[in-house]
Amino acid sequence: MSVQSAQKAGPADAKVTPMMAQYIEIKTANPDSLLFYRMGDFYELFFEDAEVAARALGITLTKRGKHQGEDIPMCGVPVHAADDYLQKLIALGHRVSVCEQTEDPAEAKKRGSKSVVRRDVVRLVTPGTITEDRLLDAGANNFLAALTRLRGSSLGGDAVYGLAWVDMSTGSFQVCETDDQRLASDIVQISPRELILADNLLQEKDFRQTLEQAGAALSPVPRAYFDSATATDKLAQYFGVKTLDGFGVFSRAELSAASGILSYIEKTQLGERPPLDPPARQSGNGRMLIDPATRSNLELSRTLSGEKQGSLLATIDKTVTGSGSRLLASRLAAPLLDPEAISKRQDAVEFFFENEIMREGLRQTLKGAPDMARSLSRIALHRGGPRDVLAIATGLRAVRTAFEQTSKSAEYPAEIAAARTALGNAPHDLGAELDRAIKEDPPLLKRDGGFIASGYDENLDELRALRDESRKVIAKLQADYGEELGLRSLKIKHNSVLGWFIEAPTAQTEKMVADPGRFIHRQTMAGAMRFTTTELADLESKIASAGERALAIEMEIFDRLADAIVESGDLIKAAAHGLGVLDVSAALAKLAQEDGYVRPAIDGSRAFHITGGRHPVVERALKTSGGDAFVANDADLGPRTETDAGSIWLITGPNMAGKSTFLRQNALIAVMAQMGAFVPAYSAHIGIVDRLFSRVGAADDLARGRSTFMVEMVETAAILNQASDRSLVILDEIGRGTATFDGLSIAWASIEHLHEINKSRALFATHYHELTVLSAKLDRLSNATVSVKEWNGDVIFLHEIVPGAADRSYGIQVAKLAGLPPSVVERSKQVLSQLEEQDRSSPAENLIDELPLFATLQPAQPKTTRCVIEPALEELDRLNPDDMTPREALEALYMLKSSRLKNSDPIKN
Ligand SMILES: Nc1ncnc2c1ncn2[C@@H]1O[C@H](COP(=O)(O)OP(=O)(O)OP(=O)(O)O)[C@@H](O)[C@H]1O
Repeated sequence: MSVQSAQKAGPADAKVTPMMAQYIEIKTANPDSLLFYRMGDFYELFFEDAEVAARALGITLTKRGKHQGEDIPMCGVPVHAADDYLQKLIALGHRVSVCEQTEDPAEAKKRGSKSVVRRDVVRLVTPGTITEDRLLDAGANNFLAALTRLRGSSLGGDAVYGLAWVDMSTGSFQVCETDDQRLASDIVQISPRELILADNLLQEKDFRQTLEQAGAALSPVPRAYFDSATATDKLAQYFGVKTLDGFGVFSRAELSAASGILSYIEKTQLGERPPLDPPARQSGNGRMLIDPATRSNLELSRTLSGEKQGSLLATIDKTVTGSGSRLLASRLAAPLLDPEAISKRQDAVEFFFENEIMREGLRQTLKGAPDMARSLSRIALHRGGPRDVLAIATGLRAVRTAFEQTSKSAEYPAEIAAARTALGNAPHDLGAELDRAIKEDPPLLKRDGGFIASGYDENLDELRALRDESRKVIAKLQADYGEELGLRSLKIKHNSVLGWFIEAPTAQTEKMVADPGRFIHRQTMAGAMRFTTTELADLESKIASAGERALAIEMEIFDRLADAIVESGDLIKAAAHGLGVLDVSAALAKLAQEDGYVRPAIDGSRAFHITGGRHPVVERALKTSGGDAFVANDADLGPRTETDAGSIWLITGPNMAGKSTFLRQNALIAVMAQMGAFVPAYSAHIGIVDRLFSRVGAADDLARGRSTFMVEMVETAAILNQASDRSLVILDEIGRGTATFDGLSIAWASIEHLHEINKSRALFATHYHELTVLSAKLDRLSNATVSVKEWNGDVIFLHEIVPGAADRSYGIQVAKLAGLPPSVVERSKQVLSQLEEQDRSSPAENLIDELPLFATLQPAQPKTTRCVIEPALEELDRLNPDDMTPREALEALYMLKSSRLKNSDPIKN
């Protein structure tokens, strides 16, 4: 049965039970999410929700009662394990409304035996708004992003986009304005878990596809969320300020996106306000542009198969805190373009590179520092528990220690100095108070009590003493009863149903049964009987009331401490960020020291001069597996004269020699350098790279109807259309996905375009040896090859990049190494020698002399032959509107449209 039919029945339906009526009412108000409906110790789901959740969670689908003559499907999850189930549902992109009982069942009963306990949705859990530790990845941000589109742009172009993104678990809040060209790259750089946008935008198919590529859960919301006219007021109100001037200047698109995100947070958090930082404007122009294909091809934060392990991020991440790890990931995702800003980060790394003892001491402290930002956010949202308070206490202790540990040097680089200031300004008095207040191993939930340390509150201590005293009296009572009745096996026990009771084996309860005035029978078990006495009942109520009063005091203290923490929230957040900065700088310094990395020189030139460069991931893998050492290689793509553009290296060489590795390592070195890290090289001088492009081994994108070759060409087109003289381009085996001559021609023309038009610094690896002749005509193109040795007919890879061109690919030798049957290897050799014989007279040899250079070419004007629109026009001519009914006119229009679509464009040749 569908929930819609249940909704249609409505609460007024006579056959609907009062509880079902309540359920339907709440479900109708929350149609876009699975409703977790609290019933005792379970969250129950009904109707379609139950079917969806049972399938997703692999739990049993049962039924409960009937609705309009049909069974109501139901499934449930126990409250204590709800987080695990939530995690699964959220990971699958579902949203969940959590509906709680908002009154005691006893209260409901007072209104009549049939009245239903009041319930209300207290929270909407969505992928982008979770704050629970168990649902979050410690080392990764959990971004909720909002996207808005405005027509007419300050950047030029047709439309302008506003992006806002928030990590509710840490409070970070950023906005930027972007355009059609950058949009996909910007979203992938943010890598949001959930992306909200106006529902009308999501209906545009192409747009939707672009967004789906980014891998975020898409949540459509009403357009009104993004109203830019009221956005300023909305933001000002959220942050309790009169004007936003103090936060900076924002564009209309940015304000609209920021307002959308706040509306969504208010809706999902039902009025609770997470402590967000004021929005910080991220300038798209300040970050290296890495398009989505390049980002995934270079395996920056995930490998092509989606794993973290084996990515650049996993290889270079030596941070020891969650906030450090998140900061490192965000720096890697957005390398900078300003040499000065990069240099500041490098200074901090260099400081810890040189001060090893301080660094290691600090790292030891940081290891014990909990994730204060996330605990703070939970506390502010009233979702925090005693362990979050302990996390703040322990965190502030770490802040104090870190501050003292870094006080041994007189001069600090700016980044470390700023971090130290934040550590120094942390609310240390509050820290000391929390230290005194909270126990070392508190329970998860505050309602369990027992988390306030003894000695902190006199009243609490007294009540606890009373409770403990009573417990001692119970122990004495047990001994007395035992002695009196001669029963050593008599025990006084407690459970939640009976409270305290006396238990003895049935066979020995004769005396108690005989004195029912004193020993009141409560329960008969298999082999045992349970009793109580007035004495015991009195004691029990004393214990209970002391316990209850103690718990009430603990709750009060908790609320007071929580308020104090939230009040100092900004200082705590700043200190947590300070720890993160120290962690990242220390971690990158440690990495540099252990793996022999160097500080690159970065400036505004077009240099790209690397000596002894290595691939950080391959080098680490070789080291770990105990294989051969990685062979370091140089690259120099800088201009030959100061005014010149950068150079292109055309790399030919055998299969398996290390061409792809060399290409990628140089791209990775550029990324690492501009994120402010040291790089795997003996020395590096890099002129800022504005955009990084790569075309390396693509896979089919069948979901979007693109073959391997099509993907390759789409990526190549993007590069040739967008790369500038400040970009770095790496192209690996362009054209290999089609027939040899087509591929060779495309590769040939692409190199010429890169050299003459884009003027980018570029590395181009190819098996088309014919291309090496281009160096004679293109003055900034040099040939390089990877050296190998031949020994007894086999090939030995030296992995050394040297000037010059390869004469052959040694493909057959590599195939032999791969275990191709000997007969196939032999036959291949015969075929090869035949082909080589014919190739000597190949026309490709002479191409260089016969073809004019690219720049001198005018693009051929497409000639239009008979336009296929013509039949449609003829058809149109035959129609006489005056003779047609409106219906016939509409049909004719459909017919014309379909013939237009079938032959969509004029044929060009
Ligand atoms: N500089 C190096 N030092 C040590 N080993 C290397 C080096 N470069 C590459 N290798 C090893 O050689 C293997 C092959 O390298 P790579 O894939 O870069 O070759 P390729 O020339 O691009 O091959 P193909 O043309 O077949 O695609 C790598 O997996 C790596 O283990």
